[in-house]
Amino acid sequence: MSAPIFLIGPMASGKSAVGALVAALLGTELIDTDARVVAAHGDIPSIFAAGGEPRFRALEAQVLSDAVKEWPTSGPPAVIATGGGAVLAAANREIIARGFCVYLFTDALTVAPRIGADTTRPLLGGTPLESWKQIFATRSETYESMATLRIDTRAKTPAQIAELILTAYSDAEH
Ligand SMILES: Nc1ncnc2c1ncn2[C@@H]1O[C@H](COP(=O)(O)OP(=O)(O)O)[C@@H](O)[C@H]1O
Ligand SMILES: O=C(O)C1=C[C@@H](OP(=O)(O)O)[C@@H](O)[C@H](O)C1
Ligand SMILES: [Mg+2]
Repeated sequence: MSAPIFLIGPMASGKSAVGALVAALLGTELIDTDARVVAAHGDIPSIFAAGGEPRFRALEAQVLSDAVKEWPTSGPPAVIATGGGAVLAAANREIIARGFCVYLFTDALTVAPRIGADTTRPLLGGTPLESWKQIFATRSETYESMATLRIDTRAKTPAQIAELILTAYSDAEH
């Protein structure tokens, strides 16, 4: 079985957008853990409002462990875009460590225009950029330590990033 490709990194670094391109280039469907949580349980702000972050983390972990069961035994590898906080749980980190883990590095300046008016990410609250910086500071080391491949995504298009991932992945497989 080809190793699954996991995308990790902070909010708005491009995990979902790049993951969709990588999956399309491989001829498979992206598994986006947030999208799966939303499809089954409703939008993320409502989940946080009803059950807080712990409820969201439990659903996220469940989706990730369910995704493992779908990994194909032949054909293209699974491509999984995680949410930025999926790396917080040891059980999730263990799953991700079994695959090819791509860290999409970015910075506050780059994500600022993407999160300015964000209402979909409850952890960003009323001061998105300040919250983003604080959260990133607490997780940066974890992202770095988990990466099989680290890509500085600043000044790169999603298409360029997807190509870099596929090149590195195929080099690693052979
Ligand atoms: N490298 C990039 N260059 C320009 N825009 C990007 C890039 N990566 C992502 N985006 C855009 O930024 C927004 C957030 O990306 P998204 O994939 O949702 O991030 P994540 O899943 O990491 O939170 C989307 O509108 C996406 O199209
Ligand atoms: O970093 C986080 O804790 C979160 C990131 C979000 O996903 P993206 O990283 O795709 O925005 C989503 O899972 C939720 O709002 C929490
Ligand atoms: Mg996403």
